[in-house]
Amino acid sequence: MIRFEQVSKIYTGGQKALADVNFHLRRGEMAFLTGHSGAGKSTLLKLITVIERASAGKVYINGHDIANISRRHVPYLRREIGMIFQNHHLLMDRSVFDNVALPLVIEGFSHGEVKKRVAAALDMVGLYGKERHNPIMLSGGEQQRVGIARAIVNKPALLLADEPTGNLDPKLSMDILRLFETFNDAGTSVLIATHDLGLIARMKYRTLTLRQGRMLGAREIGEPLRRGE
Ligand SMILES: Nc1ncnc2c1ncn2[C@@H]1O[C@H](COP(=O)(O)OP(=O)(O)OP(=O)(O)O)[C@@H](O)[C@H]1O
Repeated sequence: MIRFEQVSKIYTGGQKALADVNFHLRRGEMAFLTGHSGAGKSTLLKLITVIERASAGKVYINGHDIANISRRHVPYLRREIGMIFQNHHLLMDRSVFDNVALPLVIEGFSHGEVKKRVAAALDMVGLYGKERHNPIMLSGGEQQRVGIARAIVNKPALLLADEPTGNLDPKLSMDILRLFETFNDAGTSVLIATHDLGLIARMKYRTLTLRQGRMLGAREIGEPLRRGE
């Protein structure tokens, strides 16, 4: 699903963020990405979503080399990827419905289809019946779940999360992780960047560790893969 081959990233200005990174997230796999502050986690996610481009090396998503993907094709790639942020980037002056519907509206789905899919997504994250609320009226955990519903509403093949539990207590963090497991069980590949070593220890998934821009030997824990490459 994601393959990095000898990937380096040097920002304009000379800041080295990633150096010779190699890793492979298989289709249907769920894994954690961890490392100290400034290790390069967000940069790695930004290369996958083409918010940033690699300075060297190859990044493959779904078998496609995206290093040289044209600007015109970036939206097609992003449709395959659901992105979840720590501060969830919700539109606070719009309803929960409007927030979750956004990716579908951009893709031009009919109103009926949007309604159906938003209802299904909200149901999955346990927020059915809150469509008309504004996110400001919801708790931090509920807001995070709105962000997750928005990320999965167009059924992406890959879910990326950047510190998705950063502001949540341990119980809510675990609930969010269980939600990711549900999507993973349905076949979605999931990569979760987090500092939360306690959370990682409680879950039996592979952990990819960055240190100063370098990927340490990937550690395989627990379950075998359920799907092929
Ligand atoms: N836009 C940018 N321009 C220049 N340097 C950057 C930029 N973004 C990140 N960096 C630098 O790249 C390195 C990696 O940053 P990155 O945000 O990827 O780390 P991180 O592991 O996600 O950190 P954190 O856990 O604190 O979010 C850091 O040294 C950072 O200062």
